[in-house]
Amino acid sequence: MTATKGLEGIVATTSSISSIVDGVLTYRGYDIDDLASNACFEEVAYLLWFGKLPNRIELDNLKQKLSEYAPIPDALISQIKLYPKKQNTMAALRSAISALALYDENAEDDSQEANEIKAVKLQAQLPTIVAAIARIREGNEPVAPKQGVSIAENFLYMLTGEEPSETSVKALDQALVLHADHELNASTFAGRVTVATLSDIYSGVTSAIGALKGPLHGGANEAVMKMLSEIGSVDKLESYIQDKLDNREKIMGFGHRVYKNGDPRAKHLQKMSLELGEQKGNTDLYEMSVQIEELITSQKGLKPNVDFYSASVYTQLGINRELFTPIFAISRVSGWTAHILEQLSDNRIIRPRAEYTGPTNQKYIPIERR
Ligand SMILES: CC(=O)SCCNC(=O)CCNC(=O)[C@H](O)C(C)(C)COP(=O)(O)OP(=O)(O)OC[C@H]1O[C@@H](n2cnc3c(N)ncnc32)[C@H](O)[C@@H]1OP(=O)(O)O
Ligand SMILES: O=C([O-])CC(=O)C(=O)O
Repeated sequence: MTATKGLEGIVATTSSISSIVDGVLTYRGYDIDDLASNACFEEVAYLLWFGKLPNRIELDNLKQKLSEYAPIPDALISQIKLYPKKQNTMAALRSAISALALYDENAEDDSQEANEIKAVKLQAQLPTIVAAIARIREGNEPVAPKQGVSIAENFLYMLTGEEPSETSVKALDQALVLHADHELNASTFAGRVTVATLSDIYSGVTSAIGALKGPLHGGANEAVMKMLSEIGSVDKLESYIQDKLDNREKIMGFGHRVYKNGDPRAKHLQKMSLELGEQKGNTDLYEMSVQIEELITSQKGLKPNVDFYSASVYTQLGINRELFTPIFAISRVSGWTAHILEQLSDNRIIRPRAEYTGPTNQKYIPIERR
């Protein structure tokens, strides 16, 4: 038995949800470029869950369900108010989603029908929870979700209590489409491993949130913004990046386990970052990002991943850094739950082996002789 570090190149399951072949990302066979330009996030969530694009009636029904399920229990809001305000937002989200299960009387119903409803509920409630966490951290009361609007619009509205601009809603909606699923990434794998023990869907999503939080995965978008803030201005950029490279530190938002010639989602976020900057009359963040990309690509041959330009996009939407990874979760919960449903439809416990490298032939020594 020989271990492969990080399971690189190991095919661990079959899946018909999303694929990455020769650098092209598809959801259920639809190219991400096509979906990013044409589909709204709710259509994409339907596609991931049910395997086909919805017709008008199916989409309207889904949107209605998402609106209906969006409010969260008052008891959960009270609990969130007790969380320490300065702790990591993903840690708060992880705790809140775990607690949410306690308020769902069907949490332990493992029928496919019940799990499909729970997938839609989780998708509907996760944005409300993130917005509530954000408001409570700032000392504000949560804003109740609006009925009959998209997830992107509702989330921006719940953050501030004000109507978001059409441009902001469109940009966030597109970002949600781009982040919705990504084959067997670490958080999706974590979710699948959890439910493969026949644990419940809330446990699967809680595991996935824990995995997404890390800076080598979804947490990289916050780390990118931290880097941009530390750099501060274009004139300091080159020495900052050079120092990091000289110290063999990783530059967040670059590199990818699967894409070696670039992440197909990054160009959409880059374009969005420029457009938002131009609309605001300040493209500084975009310019800095482009220069970092030029440096890293020329020196290390690494390309930006989905997390790199999303940092400047969210900042230009007026969103605080600590909400970037939770926004990733707002989108990715569609993919996580689609994978969980797929795992449960043809389940076998996931239990690989480890190559043992520890000592052998040890003999027990009584404690007084150690
Ligand atoms: C949504 C997402 O999860 S996208 C990924 C988000 N994560 C990041 O942006 C964090 C920065 N990037 C990384 O840490 C990595 O590229 C990962 C985690 C994405 C992929 O990791 P792996 O597939 O294990 O790549 P690996 O670490 O083997 O990289 C190969 C080489 O490139 C280097 N490298 C990879 N990424 C970077 C980076 N961002 N900055 C500097 N060097 C890097 C590695 O140090 C390694 O060099 P070496 O061969 O001299 O040791
Ligand atoms: O696939 C991965 O390893 C990480 C990633 O890009 C994602 O989850 O979107």
